Amino acid sequence: MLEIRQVVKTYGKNAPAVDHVSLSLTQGVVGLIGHNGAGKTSLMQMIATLTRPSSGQILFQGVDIVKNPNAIRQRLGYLPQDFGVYANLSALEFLQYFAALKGVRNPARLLQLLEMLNLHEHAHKPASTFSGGMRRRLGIAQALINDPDILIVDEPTAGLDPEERLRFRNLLAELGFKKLVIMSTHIVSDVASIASELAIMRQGKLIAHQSPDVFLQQARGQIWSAQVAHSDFEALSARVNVLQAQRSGSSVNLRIAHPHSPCADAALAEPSLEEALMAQRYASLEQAA
Ligand SMILES: Nc1ncnc2c1ncn2[C@@H]1O[C@H](COP(=O)(O)OP(=O)(O)OP(=O)(O)O)[C@@H](O)[C@H]1O
Repeated sequence: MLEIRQVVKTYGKNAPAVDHVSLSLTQGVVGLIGHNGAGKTSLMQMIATLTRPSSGQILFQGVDIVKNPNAIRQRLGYLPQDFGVYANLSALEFLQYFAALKGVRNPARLLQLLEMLNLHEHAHKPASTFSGGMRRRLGIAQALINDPDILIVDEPTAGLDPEERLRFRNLLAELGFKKLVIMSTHIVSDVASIASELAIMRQGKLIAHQSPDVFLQQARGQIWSAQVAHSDFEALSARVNVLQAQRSGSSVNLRIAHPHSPCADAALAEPSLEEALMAQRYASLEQAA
């Protein structure tokens, strides 16, 4: 469905924000993971035709969208990172406004979307009274008005409480059954359970693109749990890759990435996706939610 070929984006004389990225995507939820500044937003904005690549090609169903942006615009829904609602408009008025902009004349569709996003009871309330999660859901409703084939959502869970986060995750998972959903995040656990593929970006480069299962498979046999005396912790952590350390009385419970047993009494552990990425140095501890 979407073919990204050797795409580069440079701003001024800076190092490329996106550096020769190639990706081929079809259906499902794709988690675009990377630190702040890794180039996720720049890549998404190029797919959304909001900015043009400095070089390279992006094809949607075989059509070059740099030369022919309308080929994707009609089939795309986009929820930007800093999406704001118009506080004076009600949820329904807000959708009516976007429907008019997008040329969608189907009032039933708007009601259906409000229902789908569990906002129907708030249809006539001003968006100024909405929680962060409700605003984000209204943002998704806006992105879905034209029933797009591709939905791009940039850091959609930032600032949401755990319940809203879960609800949002489920919604994206459901959409991923029928569409290509590209979701950027620096929080691995937000996409771990729903992504069919993970694309990892670092300093503009795509450094890995695989299914979560493959990442997990690669990490198996390298993740260890161990309990060490507090006095031994420093020496051990200088020697091995400690993923997590939790103090418990006079000892420390550790999760460690190491190719073989890192210390006495270490036991092999089943990696979480986050640990699998950390073990490969695709992600870092700070990325934990
Ligand atoms: N319009 C712009 N002009 C100049 N530099 C930019 C512009 N947009 C992004 N950059 C730079 O490009 C790099 C990649 O930024 P980008 O926003 O694409 O990354 P990101 O992974 O989405 O990060 P974040 O999660 O913080 O949004 C950064 O160094 C950023 O400062």
